[in-house]
Amino acid sequence: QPGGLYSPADPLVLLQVDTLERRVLNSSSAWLVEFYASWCGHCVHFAPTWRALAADVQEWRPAVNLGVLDCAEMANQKACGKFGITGFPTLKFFKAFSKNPDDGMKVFHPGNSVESLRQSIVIHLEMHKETWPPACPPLEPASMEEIQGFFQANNVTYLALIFEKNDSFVGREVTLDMLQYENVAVRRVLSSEEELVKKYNVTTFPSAVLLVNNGTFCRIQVQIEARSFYTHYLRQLPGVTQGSSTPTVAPDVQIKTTPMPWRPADRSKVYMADLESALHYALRIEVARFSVLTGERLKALKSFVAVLAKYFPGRPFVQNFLRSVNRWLRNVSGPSVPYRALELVLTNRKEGLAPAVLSNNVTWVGCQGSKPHFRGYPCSLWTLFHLLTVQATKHRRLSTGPLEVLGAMRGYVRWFFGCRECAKHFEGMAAESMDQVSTVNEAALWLWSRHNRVNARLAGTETEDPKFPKRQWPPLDLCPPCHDMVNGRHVWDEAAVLRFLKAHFSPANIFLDFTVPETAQQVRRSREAKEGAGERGQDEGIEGEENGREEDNDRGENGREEEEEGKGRGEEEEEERGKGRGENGREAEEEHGREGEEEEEGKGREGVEEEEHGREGEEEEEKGRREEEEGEERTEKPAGGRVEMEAGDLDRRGPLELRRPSIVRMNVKAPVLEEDIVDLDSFSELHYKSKALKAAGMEASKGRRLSKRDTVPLLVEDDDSHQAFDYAAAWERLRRRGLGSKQLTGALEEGGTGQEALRRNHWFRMLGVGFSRLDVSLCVILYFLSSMCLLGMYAFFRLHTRLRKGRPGFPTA
Ligand SMILES: Cc1cc2nc3c(=O)[nH]c(=O)nc-3n(C[C@H](O)[C@H](O)[C@H](O)COP(=O)(O)OP(=O)(O)OC[C@H]3O[C@@H](n4cnc5c(N)ncnc54)[C@H](O)[C@@H]3O)c2cc1C
Repeated sequence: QPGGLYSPADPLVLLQVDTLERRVLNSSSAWLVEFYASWCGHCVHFAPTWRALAADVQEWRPAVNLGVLDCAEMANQKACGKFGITGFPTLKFFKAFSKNPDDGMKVFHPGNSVESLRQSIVIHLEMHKETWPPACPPLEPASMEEIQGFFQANNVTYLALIFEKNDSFVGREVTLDMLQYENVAVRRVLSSEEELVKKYNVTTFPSAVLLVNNGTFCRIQVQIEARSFYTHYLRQLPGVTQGSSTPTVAPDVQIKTTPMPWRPADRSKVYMADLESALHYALRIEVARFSVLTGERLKALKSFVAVLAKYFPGRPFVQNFLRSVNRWLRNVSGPSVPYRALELVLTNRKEGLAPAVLSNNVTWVGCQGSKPHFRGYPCSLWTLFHLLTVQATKHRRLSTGPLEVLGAMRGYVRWFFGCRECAKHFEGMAAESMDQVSTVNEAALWLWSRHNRVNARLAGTETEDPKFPKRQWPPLDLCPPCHDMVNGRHVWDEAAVLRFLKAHFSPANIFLDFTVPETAQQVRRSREAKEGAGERGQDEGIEGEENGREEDNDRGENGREEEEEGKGRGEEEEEERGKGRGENGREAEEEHGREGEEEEEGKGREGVEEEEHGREGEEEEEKGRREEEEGEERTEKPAGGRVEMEAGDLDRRGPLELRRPSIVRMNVKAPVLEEDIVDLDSFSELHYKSKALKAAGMEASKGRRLSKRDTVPLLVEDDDSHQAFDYAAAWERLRRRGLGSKQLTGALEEGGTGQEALRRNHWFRMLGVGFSRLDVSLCVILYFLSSMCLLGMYAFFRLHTRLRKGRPGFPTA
């Protein structure tokens, strides 16, 4: 989507993929090009400086031209790669007549001041040796000899001599400032040129003398001995005019910005479109800037992808994609990988048993900015990493340590994140305190607090989208219990924040709006692949599982220790939660993603249990899930630990239902998909299995709708024991229940339409189509009992009548 940080009104050349090489290479002008990415915060900060520089040196054209190229624009990405751009902003100076993209020299701009950049242009212009840009006046200091013969050799009326010290730039800058003016020339004279200094009686540096072609000269009288004063003076001289053939460099392309249709988003939700776009951008665009991946960079990529493959709660084909990239990277044993080889692995595989697909599009929904250069990729990257840190808190047994996700993020940002200044800042924060993080919960909180620091630093700057002001997050309306006041000062309730993070960044709060829907074929293949993996133990999924097991083994003792620690932590957490159950903690707990979270937590615990029971438990779990998908109404899963947890959870959360904040109401999609399936069978089954569930039953009878059983299959364990949405299963169940494909798409894509469909379905069932088996059993039993009762009464009266008939009457008196 076009629309960078600069406009045609700026005095610089807006380059595009088709004009970059044509304009910059083999040019008789030198070029200084800023390669930027419109999403890069530092590029946004830098843009006013670059614009000011362009205005400051616009009269240095055509000796040197300034250009810009937006590498965030899809069309330009390859060109940026070709010019060796790995971070933003990158300034490259191309001498006149440069032949190759590699000829560009990086220009460092530490101070980011217009002055230092201008001086840098002068220095780079002086680097021209044999092929001096034809339009550029001489910049070297003048000698006595040159001055003496100047008017014979040059047809001008005036020669201005700027006397200055060696390190001064004034003389050269004034020379370039006057480049487009006729009838006047400028030369610098160094203070060390004693003969000339003496001849013109110069005592201060800088100072200027004007020589006229009639042999007279005078001191240039200015208020301040500085560039702008000299330039102004010279431009006012009689007979000095701006050249009629002033070359003006018009922008090559009038960028037409087609406004994208606004995608409505709800800030209390997380959008899969943002997350998948982040993955695509990170893996296929940011990583692609490095033609060869070696050393620490390769290591960082491996950790990043490993964490994604493990924790990203993606759609099945996206998970296949991540797992296959991860497997491939794990098998890389050499010291380096050419990106071309990796590119093949990053290509979508729609065919075969396990389609591995990650959309090639970038679609921002929750991260959509009011202008193309606001928000987008960095926003999605933050979201992705928050999600991953939260996922790690829920899958402790998979974790290799509290720093696993943060370390991967740090590595990615350090070695790949295009906004180099942002990366430096983040690295600074990481170096300062990341190693103090000792639990996965702390990791999630660390990232939250550091992100808020960045928010505070950037609030009110040019990078802030006016429609999405940078505030401390979560704001009060999203999470009232997160905020507290102590002695009149705002403080965060970190326990509440953690609960909120877990709810907000939970799979149940990820919405599929604007994602490319998976095709029925992909769904089927994914299912087949999973089933195949279960049966044959040969396909990729199982391979992943085995690898996962290997990893588990590798962890060995440490792993177990961590796990135990994890359990300990879990208990601590529970305690903490117990405390938090009082007023504040509750609302956050029952946030929109609650049901999903319950499931996840349930699974986490199940996981610990499973580990105790060994792999068999896991297989049973998988089998149970498959059976359920096949249409089995009852799961054979041992409910054990989870039941207790559920009871506890329901107990804890029930009353909160009454004061559900608005955020809860907004969260409709994933839970709503299943909300109407109030399965009384499994509820009663669980109810009788455990006394602990009595509480849950009470809650349910108070009006709490249980949709537990139906959200379970939405979150399944994949082959790497990795929890994920099982969208395939959700689709399948909905399909079985007779929803048309249109309604299905609606249900999955647009909360509104889907809900309508589901509501209608609910009414059908109310009319009798959907009585549960418990209802039917009770009816049959009642029917049977009443029949028996009638039969009994009938028998009793029959007998009674017969007896009365046969009994001899008392003799009447
Ligand atoms: C690692 C990193 C470092 C960066 N450093 C810089 C920098 O130095 N200079 C610069 O100009 N830009 C920097 N950026 C970009 C900047 O932080 C924003 O991402 C960008 O300006 C877009 O802002 P946004 O309004 O979309 O919200 P973002 O700050 O990108 O937040 C994205 C979403 O995350 C949620 N969120 C917000 N705060 C939190 C929080 N504390 N915890 C959990 N979730 C939260 C919100 O839902 C928000 O919409 C950096 C980005 C990253 C990923």
